[in-house]
Amino acid sequence: MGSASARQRLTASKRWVIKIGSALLTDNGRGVNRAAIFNWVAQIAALRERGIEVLLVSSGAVAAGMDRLGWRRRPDSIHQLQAAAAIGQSHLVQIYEHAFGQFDCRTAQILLDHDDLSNRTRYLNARSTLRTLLSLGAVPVINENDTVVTDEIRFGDNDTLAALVANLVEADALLILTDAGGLFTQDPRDNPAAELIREASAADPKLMAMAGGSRSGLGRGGMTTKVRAAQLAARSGACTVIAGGATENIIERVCGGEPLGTLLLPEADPLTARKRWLAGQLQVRGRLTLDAGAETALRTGGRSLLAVGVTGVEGRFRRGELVSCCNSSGEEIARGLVNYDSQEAGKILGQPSEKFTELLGYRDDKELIHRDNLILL
Ligand SMILES: Nc1ncnc2c1ncn2[C@@H]1O[C@H](COP(=O)(O)OP(=O)(O)O)[C@@H](O)[C@H]1O
Ligand SMILES: N[C@@H](CCC(=O)OP(=O)(O)O)C(=O)O
Repeated sequence: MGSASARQRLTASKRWVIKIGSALLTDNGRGVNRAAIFNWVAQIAALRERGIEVLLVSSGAVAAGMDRLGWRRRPDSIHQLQAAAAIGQSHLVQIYEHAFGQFDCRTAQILLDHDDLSNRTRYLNARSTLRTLLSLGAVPVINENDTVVTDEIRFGDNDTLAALVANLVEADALLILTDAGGLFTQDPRDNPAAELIREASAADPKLMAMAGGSRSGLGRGGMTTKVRAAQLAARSGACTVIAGGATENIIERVCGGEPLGTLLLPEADPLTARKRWLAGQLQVRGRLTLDAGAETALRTGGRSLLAVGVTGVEGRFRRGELVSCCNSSGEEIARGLVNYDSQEAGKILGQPSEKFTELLGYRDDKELIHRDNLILL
């Protein structure tokens, strides 16, 4: 894909994950940069006005906490780091809440840990909550749940977290804002003559050789984790742009297709990548047989799968697991993440959702598989 058309693809992106790094947020440790935050928020609010959905992954809890506590050096003790994160996170969220409030835009704090994204049920819940927030017009402000995570379950850096969020919500694009103008052939702090990479395939092995670590003492991963994040985001078909967060109007300009920063592209087209990703990362745990009406609703109507159109349930699966959907001739037509476990599905099959409470004692979702969680084959 040529550069102009690749940048064009960004202008068509309807769902963005935007990540802001610690060094940038705190002006390299000089305290939380409220003016800069206000500026990014203004741009994000303008995107929302145009119907573009944004999820913000904001680092800076530890750095903001250190600032509030008057600590000059990042502590080594995990408890001190967690205490700093707790103090800093509420400070940060209050700043975001206030800034978004100026634009009548709702925000929501989401703190995630590894289990939220690796445990199937929690994965589905996180996905549903984020999608619901987006449909309510809110901008989720996401960070790692630093105060409770232990080393074994850390994402460690928010570049990785942002990429996993992009996978989770199937974002079209990921924008990583940092204190460098993009990925250079070498760390520009070491070599001022290093050149900006304008566009590459995220999978290009040469990129990792160019990427170095962080030098700010505040940021965690440097460019290494950003390139890795682009590779993760590409699994579900998202493009990644790494760009300088201090550049004027950077968010609106990148989203508008201006050739700023480094664009890292997925190899497959987004739809193929998404299908492959969903199909590849999860095992199929069961099988639902659909009647003709449900088959048409899925194939041509882009609808959710309702229990009323299901005639058979096979296998043992839990809520959130992947099941295959077959027509009456046994041909697989779709796969999706199911909202009820196999026992429950057996009880509600063929029934309208109004009867779920009577049959199960409760009703969770009215769809057996929501259309957002269905992939047609
Ligand atoms: N090839 C490279 N191109 C640009 N920056 C690089 C490169 N290699 C390493 N870096 C460093 O990565 C830093 C950004 O990463 P990091 O400090 O983790 O920031 P953040 O807090 O935004 O995640 C830059 O300031 C730069 O020193
Ligand atoms: N969760 C941590 C994020 C640390 C981190 O990844 O920072 P960065 O490399 O600047 O994105 C915090 O809020 O301090």
